[in-house]
Amino acid sequence: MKIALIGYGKMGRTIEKIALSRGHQIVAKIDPVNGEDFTSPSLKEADVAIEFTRPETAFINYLECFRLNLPVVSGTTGWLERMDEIKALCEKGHTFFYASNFSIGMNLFFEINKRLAQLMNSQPQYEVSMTEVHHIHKLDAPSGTAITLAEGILENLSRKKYWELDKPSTGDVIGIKAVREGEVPGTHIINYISDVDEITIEHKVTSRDGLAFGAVLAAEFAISRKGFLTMSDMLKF
Ligand SMILES: NC(=O)c1ccc[n+]([C@@H]2O[C@H](COP(=O)([O-])OP(=O)(O)OC[C@H]3O[C@@H](n4cnc5c(N)ncnc54)[C@H](O)[C@@H]3O)[C@@H](O)[C@H]2O)c1
Ligand SMILES: O=C(O)C1=N[C@H](C(=O)O)CCC1
Repeated sequence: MKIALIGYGKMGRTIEKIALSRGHQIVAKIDPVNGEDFTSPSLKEADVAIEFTRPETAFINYLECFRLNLPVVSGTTGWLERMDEIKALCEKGHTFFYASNFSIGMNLFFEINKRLAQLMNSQPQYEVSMTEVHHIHKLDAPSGTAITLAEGILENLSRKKYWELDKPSTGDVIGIKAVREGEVPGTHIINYISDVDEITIEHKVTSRDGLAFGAVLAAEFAISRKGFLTMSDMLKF
């Protein structure tokens, strides 16, 4: 598979390493820091684009890839208010694979989170809250993953209706605390607290290799498919 990397930062570089180890080729590295942009002729060779950039540039990058008829795999967070426009373009024949978190472990954790929320419907004595911890360079808060986790709770725990950033959990609100410290690659903690005990589930990224591996698998999956794709389509759980 010939891959165009859109964004050659922490994730782009890790994806390059994993893709090469799986026998793929990197034919373009589109990043202002790398001096290569969408006019690059090498983009014509690509089978797929993998996009990890910044919230404010992601949507424009997707349109550039679609203009070149490239399927896109993206994990960029913080732009999701435009997701309906992307889904509409997918209905017209484009391919877009999105995940707020490409780690296989986190996608297992998404399922555990939903099941735990379901069980808590009959246990009103527990209050739920979430904490996410990331490196100090992260531009968006809460993380895309924390939003997916909160949505998983809201869909399954009837007493909760909204999430709010940096507010305590109370009534129908799930409070999400976003912590930025050091070079933490990504930790998500969900707490259910009663007067007598506490249940905590936690997922901690210890290497970006896991995130990059999921993105490369997604590209392998996407090149032979059309439309809007997610990790649930690929992992089938
Ligand atoms: N879904 C996931 O599994 C997952 C995992 C890690 C990071 N992320 C998200 O991916 C994004 C990137 O993360 P990162 O850690 O690689 O960030 P990073 O800051 O290390 O890299 C981003 C790169 O994008 C480049 N860039 C900026 N504008 C650009 C443009 N217009 N075109 C092309 N490149 C451009 C920057 O120069 C930089 O090299 C963030 O939104 C982050 O939240 C998602
Ligand atoms: O490092 C980041 O930035 C990450 N972003 C994603 C998010 O916002 O959930 C995934 C984890 C790492």
